[in-house]
Amino acid sequence: MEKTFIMVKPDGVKRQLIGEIVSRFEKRGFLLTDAKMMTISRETAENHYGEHSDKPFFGELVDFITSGPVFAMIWEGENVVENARTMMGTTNPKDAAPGSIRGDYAVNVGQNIIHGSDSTESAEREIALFF
Ligand SMILES: Nc1ncnc2c1ncn2[C@@H]1O[C@H](COP(=O)(O)OP(=O)(O)OP(=O)(O)O)[C@@H](O)[C@H]1O
Repeated sequence: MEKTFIMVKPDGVKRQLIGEIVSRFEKRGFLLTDAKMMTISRETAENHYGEHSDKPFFGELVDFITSGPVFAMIWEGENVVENARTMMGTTNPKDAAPGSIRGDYAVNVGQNIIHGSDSTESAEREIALFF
């Protein structure tokens, strides 16, 4: 069965949105197979966001994701990678549809509540990195 890596980012944890996010995925019919609260090292953050290392916001991105605990999860189900991305909404919350997680709870692109793998290959890489 397909798996994806989902992470509630430090802003989502501080705003006490873990339960809301877990609930949405459960109600959609996906299965939570592993989860943990953790603080990410700079090394793991730089590895996770490696594709953005040449972007002007890279330093800010690493500072933010290591700034407090995150809630890392593995979810399983049919087409879970693509479905999770739809449930999350667009990267920039200003364009995210109401009803999506970012569309309902986030306001800025730097602090957008949640991460989800963008392909089955990324999911495999990210699950190995975090679990
Ligand atoms: N212009 C920007 N300024 C600040 N942060 C940004 C910007 N663009 C992207 N980011 C941050 O980098 C993260 C990774 O960007 P990416 O394009 O991979 O989006 P994503 O796949 O939707 O997000 P994520 O990987 O967190 O799920 C975004 O979630 C966002 O927090």
